[in-house]
Amino acid sequence: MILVVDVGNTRIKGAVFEDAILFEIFVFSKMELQKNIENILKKFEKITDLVVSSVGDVEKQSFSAYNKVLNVHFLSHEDPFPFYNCYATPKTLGIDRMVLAAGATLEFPNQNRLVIDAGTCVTYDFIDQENNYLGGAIAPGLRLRYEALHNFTAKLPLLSLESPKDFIGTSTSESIHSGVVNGFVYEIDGFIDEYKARYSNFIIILTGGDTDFLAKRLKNTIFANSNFLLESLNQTFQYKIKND
Ligand SMILES: Nc1ncnc2c1ncn2[C@@H]1O[C@H](COP(=O)(O)OP(=O)(O)OP(=O)(O)O)[C@@H](O)[C@H]1O
Ligand SMILES: CC(C)(CO)[C@@H](O)C(=O)NCCC(=O)O
Ligand SMILES: [K+]
Repeated sequence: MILVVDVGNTRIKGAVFEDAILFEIFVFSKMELQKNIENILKKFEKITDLVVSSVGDVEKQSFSAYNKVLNVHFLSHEDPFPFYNCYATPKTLGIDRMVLAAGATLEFPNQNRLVIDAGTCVTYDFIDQENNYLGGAIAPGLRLRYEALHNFTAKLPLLSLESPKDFIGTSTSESIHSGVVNGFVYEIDGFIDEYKARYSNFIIILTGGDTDFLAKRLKNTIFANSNFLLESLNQTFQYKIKND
């Protein structure tokens, strides 16, 4: 049994797996990291391995205490991945993007794949059918857009995510919701259309904290799976065991 931990920029997610079976998911803040891991280990005594991917400011040392009781795997660029990394700066590629690309490669063999992770940032990652990781894009996520409008202006309130009534916003709130939500949806559909113009066939995986909100608003057909990063962590680990 393994515990995978995804340290994002906003929150931390953990999941317990035995082979391909997901037992439970945990979501917590950086402050509660220690306490949560201890509780999970108590609840699932069969856990032997801890697999971590961190793009947040939680470093490898934060997990070294568990070395005594578990095998700790803090994933990095040095680990084996099932694709050829064609990124011009492979060492600066986010480990979360690498794990997503690994999951897409292993779960959807022999096809072009586009992974869209709508989290703190929205990232696009494209892996072609020959398993070349080509790159993609990084843009502000939904919540970040609301926050940026508020933080960098004098007059705009901080709103929480809401569906715009129409693309023509008839008040300050409606204008912000239209700009943020419609803008985000147009942008994602626009990116997908660009990929379609270059590649006739590919599958699209949508994941991240805004998956459910976005899935029903996109015009393109996608696999929506908010747990894709956690599942990909499990797959990346299985691949590492076989290929290290
Ligand atoms: N409870 C929540 N806390 C924070 N964000 C949430 C929550 N529920 C949904 N969201 C949405 O999820 C997005 C953040 O995504 P997510 O939680 O995947 O980020 P993260 O954990 O920081 O991961 P990453 O850094 O990998 O993107 C925000 O844009 C927000 O709208
Ligand atoms: C883009 C984020 C913040 C998304 O979580 C992360 O993947 C990251 O810090 N990436 C480093 C830059 C890059 O991927 O090229
Ligand atoms: K993300």
